[in-house]
Amino acid sequence: MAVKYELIKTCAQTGARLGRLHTPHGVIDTPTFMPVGTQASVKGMSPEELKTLGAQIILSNTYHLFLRPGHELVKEAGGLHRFMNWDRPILTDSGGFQVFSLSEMRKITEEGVQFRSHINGDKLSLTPESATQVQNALGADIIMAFDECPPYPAEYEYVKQSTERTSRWAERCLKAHSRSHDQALFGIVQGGMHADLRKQSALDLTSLDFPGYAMGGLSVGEPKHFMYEMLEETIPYLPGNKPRYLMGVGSPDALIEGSIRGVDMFDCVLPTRIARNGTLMTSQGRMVVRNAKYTNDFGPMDPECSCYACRNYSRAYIRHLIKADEMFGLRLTTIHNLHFLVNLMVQVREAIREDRLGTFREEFFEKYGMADN
Ligand SMILES: Cc1ccc(CCc2c3nc[nH]c3cc3c(=O)[nH]c(N)nc23)cc1
Repeated sequence: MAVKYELIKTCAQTGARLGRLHTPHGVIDTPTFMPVGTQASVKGMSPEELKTLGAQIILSNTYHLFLRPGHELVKEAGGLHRFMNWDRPILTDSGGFQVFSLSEMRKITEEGVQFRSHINGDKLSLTPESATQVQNALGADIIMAFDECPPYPAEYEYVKQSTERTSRWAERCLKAHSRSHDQALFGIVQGGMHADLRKQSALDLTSLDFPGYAMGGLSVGEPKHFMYEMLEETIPYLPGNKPRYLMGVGSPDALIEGSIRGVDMFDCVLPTRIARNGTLMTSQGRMVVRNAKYTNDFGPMDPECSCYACRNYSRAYIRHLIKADEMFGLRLTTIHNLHFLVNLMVQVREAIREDRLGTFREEFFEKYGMADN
């Protein structure tokens, strides 16, 4: 059974939607936050811990797995689900974005992208066809079209040329996508910070009838209000019966603001990345648990949190572990941050069900503080 989006209801107070995304490896309640597992592992987390904290889908990366261990090895292992022992849905990104954020010496042409591996300097290339074939081999339930995420800021003319090329690449991905698997190929809308290019990109991609659409080219350093404006300029041109995925967005405020504007899927490295330097997302806003003021604090990281870390360990203990460079410390902060965002989306879905997401937004921002989190 392929990927199918079921719209359950729209929030009466906002444009948010409650839905369920059916995939060959299970169902995802939307709006959803998807933990990032770039190299076939959500750093420091076991599949059992991810299930316990409520993760319904995780992300992995074509670029990284193509370079190491290679998609043929993953295929030989039985595919990504078998390789990492994760039997729920997986989504893989197509690799274009990571080439530009990670590799040296890269060259982009109509054909695709040539680059050097950031691991060993090997000269490599990815094209719409090869990126699609790699993802077919990895076996994720949802795979992404090969696109270029224009840098920010960028000249209008550059964004226009790049976006038009991404639309041509999307068509090539569709042609290359092997239908033998039940994988769903999502298109990625580009267009930079320009409403006219966003509209054109959405029209180009929806004419190709993908089972789902991502909005790329955002969360690349632009002011947040630009991102929200581009959502408002794009979403009206996307079909209501297909899921919308806002790539690279995961701060608590952005998850709420994106849901209000009709986004169904989010991902971000933020919760796992800041956890590794001892920064926590709590109901009272951000907290740096390695701070000296927590030395003798024997309370939980977040008194309102029910995660394994907050139920069993104190701020003083976790601060000690991080200062002592004990691995367990970063596992506990990661468990907490992932639980925080997964749980935030549980509350967002509850608020949509009860037509009060606008009210929830006010209450959450009041408590969380609107620092740029
Ligand atoms: C494992 C994994 C990590 C990261 C991602 C999303 C990575 C990501 C962006 N992150 C922030 N902004 C982003 C924009 C784009 C984009 O325009 N296109 C693509 N393909 N990915 C993006 C997906 C999967």
